[in-house]
Amino acid sequence: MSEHILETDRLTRRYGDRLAVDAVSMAVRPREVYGFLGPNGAGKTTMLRMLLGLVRPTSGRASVLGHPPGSPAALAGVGALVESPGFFPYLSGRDNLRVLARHARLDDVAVEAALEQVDLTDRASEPFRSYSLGMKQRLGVAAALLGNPRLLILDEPTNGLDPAGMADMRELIRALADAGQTVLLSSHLLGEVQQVCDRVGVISRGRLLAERTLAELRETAGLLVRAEPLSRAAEVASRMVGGANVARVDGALRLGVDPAAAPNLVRALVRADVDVTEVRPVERTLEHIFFELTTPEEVTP
Ligand SMILES: Nc1ncnc2c1ncn2[C@@H]1O[C@H](COP(=O)(O)OP(=O)(O)OP(=O)(O)O)[C@@H](O)[C@H]1O
Repeated sequence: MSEHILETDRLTRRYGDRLAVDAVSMAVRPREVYGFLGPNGAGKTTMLRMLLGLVRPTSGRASVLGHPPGSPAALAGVGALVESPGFFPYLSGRDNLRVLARHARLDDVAVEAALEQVDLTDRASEPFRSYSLGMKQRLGVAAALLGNPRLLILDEPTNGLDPAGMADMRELIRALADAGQTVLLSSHLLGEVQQVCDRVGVISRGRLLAERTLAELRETAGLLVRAEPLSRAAEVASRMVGGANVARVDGALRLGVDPAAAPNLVRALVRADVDVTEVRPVERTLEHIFFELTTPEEVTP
């Protein structure tokens, strides 16, 4: 078998006329955090559900830990948080995990280990209904971690969380990865996957448009320039980086260049008598990245 934890080959799921997942071939390597990045409806959940054996592919193949998705051998090594798990509101976090552990023939040691991993030990005896959304979500991750799975699959793990809850979840995922856990997650937030993932698969309308490393995604940053007069600034910038890389957005210029170009650009603008009031690196939006991926000939407008 290959060194991949998970592999798909032209995996496809059709619902009537709609291709929810369209011939996706991808692979997850051991110990990496791989993120499916795409807007709502892109096919991320369907993809994850196929990998768990919850949805049958229309065509194509997948292998999870070297086994068919959903097979006992595959499921034995996978922990997942794909739908919000049905925790009992009046039971404590610990007792909820104990119920799940009993079904999986695991002991209380596994429960305590999972609570510890998600940093809920201190609050584990409180009832589930008193938990914040972030704690509920962390308990969901603890449930997925029961039994020490080789692969963790998380569908939009930060969905619905406030910024602090999101930051906690990101930290948790990074900590798990640093401890050797392989993670496959989905998200519709570019900033989110940029902060936790080693590799990102960009998915849109069921198609995997690109796989990028974090470093490659970072290179898709650009520069925002506020200056007066803006039209002269645009002329100077166009001469330097090419007109196709210069766009006017909300009274500023957005340049599709490496932010390292900033000092040269500012010098040129000042020489041309332009007052520069702000220059900062900007992250391209998810929309920009999709635009570039779907129309590779064109440079950012
Ligand atoms: N059971 C189903 N029956 C019919 N269509 C479905 C079903 N499940 C998903 N779809 C369709 O497949 C497409 C992909 O949906 P999916 O839920 O996988 O996307 P997603 O990227 O996870 O989006 P979201 O973040 O909104 O969940 C959508 O157009 C959706 O309407």
